[in-house]
Amino acid sequence: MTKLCLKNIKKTYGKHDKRSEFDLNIDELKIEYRDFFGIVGGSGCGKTTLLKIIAGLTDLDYGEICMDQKIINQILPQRRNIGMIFQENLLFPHMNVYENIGFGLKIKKVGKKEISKLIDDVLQSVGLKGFEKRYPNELSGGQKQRVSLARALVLKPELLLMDEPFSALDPRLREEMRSLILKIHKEYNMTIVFVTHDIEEAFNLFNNMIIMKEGRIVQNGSPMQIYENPINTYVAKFMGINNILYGNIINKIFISNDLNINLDRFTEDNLSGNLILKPECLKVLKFDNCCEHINIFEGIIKECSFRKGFIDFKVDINSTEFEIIQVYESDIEFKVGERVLVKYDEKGLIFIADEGEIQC
Ligand SMILES: Nc1ncnc2c1ncn2[C@@H]1O[C@H](COP(=O)(O)OP(=O)(O)OP(=O)(O)O)[C@@H](O)[C@H]1O
Repeated sequence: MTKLCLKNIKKTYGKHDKRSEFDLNIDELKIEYRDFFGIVGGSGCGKTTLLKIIAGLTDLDYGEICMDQKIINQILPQRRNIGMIFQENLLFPHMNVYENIGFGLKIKKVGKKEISKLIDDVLQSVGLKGFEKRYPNELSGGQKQRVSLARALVLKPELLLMDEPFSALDPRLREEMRSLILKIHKEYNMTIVFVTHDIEEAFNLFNNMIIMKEGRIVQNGSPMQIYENPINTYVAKFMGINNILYGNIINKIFISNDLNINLDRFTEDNLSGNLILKPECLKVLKFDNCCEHINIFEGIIKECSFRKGFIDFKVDINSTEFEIIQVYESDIEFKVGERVLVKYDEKGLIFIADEGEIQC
């Protein structure tokens, strides 16, 4: 069931100043009930503007926003029952944790007893029991974001919007907060729309997401679907795939600089475009350890680092640097500067012909 639907959305900033003009244009965006939905894209592509439009904090030039099949354009932000959490915590500095969380309930004239019960429950959910009397300046960055989360959750919003809420936290705390928000998503059965430019966060959290560029949606799908089939090189790079070669396919061989890559499986021929090689579809082998010389290059290891059971390589092949990820094997040791073979799996190659490249 669709929770939120945006149709023909248009918003322009700086109409009278061509130098700073920005257009947000979205034909259609559907977010399903209980989705953990991501809005992903580079700086200035319109992620926050889109969130503010959903929340009613920014006026639209044109378009329709529907929540539960009802048009909500004319409904005031405070009546939309949407919670919002920003990068900065925006807590009231003169109120303690209990007062900060209870503020919205007090405005809604909820009784004292009920407030106390609701705050008790939400403090339990966000892991802040015992912190009721602390003031924001007595809390760590992660704890402040937990209070922000509690303050939004206590009002039982139908939709929770989060704008890069963990980007100011250090990596360990960020990981902790990601686990917490996944737990909350399940516990509260809610729809969450979350903005980030961190692709690790996207893989960790989202069921579905959009990738935006210059005010447009470039691709829509689950993180896995988008990683497997990036629509263009912008999306591929955003998904962390940096092995991209430009060249021509002639007689089922892709030729780029001095590299020839077999594309036997491909139906395309006599075309120019970009070949995307996913890092896990390349494998580094010992130079003397390969009998089958099919789909193989020679290269030199420039970097290799161990990461939780995997090795990340950077290998120079004919002056082009390739990123390779492979499972760590304890009986094989690789060194920087070592001459190696790199075997590619044709299944992991994606060719995007020039005319197929969707420019945006
Ligand atoms: N109130 C405003 N008036 C004029 N221009 C604005 C306004 N708010 C945002 N912009 C411009 O609109 C564009 C999109 O801004 P937005 O904040 O939505 O991007 P973003 O993707 O969230 O960026 P970031 O990741 O850096 O936060 C930017 O070029 C920004 O300068």
